[in-house]
Amino acid sequence: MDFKDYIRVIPDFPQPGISFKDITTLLNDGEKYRLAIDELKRRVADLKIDLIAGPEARGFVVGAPLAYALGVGFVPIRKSGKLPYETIEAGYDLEYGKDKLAMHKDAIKPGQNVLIADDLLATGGTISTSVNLVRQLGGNVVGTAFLIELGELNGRAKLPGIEVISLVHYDF
Ligand SMILES: O=P(O)(O)OC[C@H]1O[C@H](OP(=O)(O)OP(=O)(O)O)[C@H](O)[C@@H]1O
Ligand SMILES: Nc1ncnc2[nH]cnc12
Repeated sequence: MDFKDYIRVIPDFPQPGISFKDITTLLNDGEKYRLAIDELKRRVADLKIDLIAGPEARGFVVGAPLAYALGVGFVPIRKSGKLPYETIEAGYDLEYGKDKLAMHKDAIKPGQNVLIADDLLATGGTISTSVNLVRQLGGNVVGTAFLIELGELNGRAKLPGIEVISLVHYDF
């Protein structure tokens, strides 16, 4: 089963030169969406996961069902200004733009093993910022999991010593 067949590629979105990988076509197919989450579940089976954290918004559609499938909790990593309780925050650069991510201060108990999940690894800005936030809260990052990895942008280089699991690879 090649999940690539269910991902739509849109050239020049959201700006010229970006080849956008659109997962809505995969999410739209209940069987394939489930197979993708099941495959990630199989690939993370050896990691001792207490919690999954996922960055807004597309990290939720991967991280939350994976957490449900594994029977562990889910922690939302949100864009600045969205979480109601006390937060820690960090800024980062994206393939197209800049943003700021936040987590609730009490979202993770020190020493908990956390898998960070997202739809896509591009420059690694989002995920390395997520790693930093989780670590600031005392979490132990046991790995990262993605549907898609854009190899040329080398996001892995921003995740030294961290396991990176991805289902589908594109050069860029
Ligand atoms: O590896 P990076 O260069 O950081 O890029 C990957 C991130 O970019 C996208 O999110 P985006 O910020 O566009 O937000 P969205 O999920 O709300 O669409 C994607 O869902 C990843 O989180
Ligand atoms: N090329 C891309 N396609 C989809 N989401 C992205 N997030 C960052 N780069 C992306």
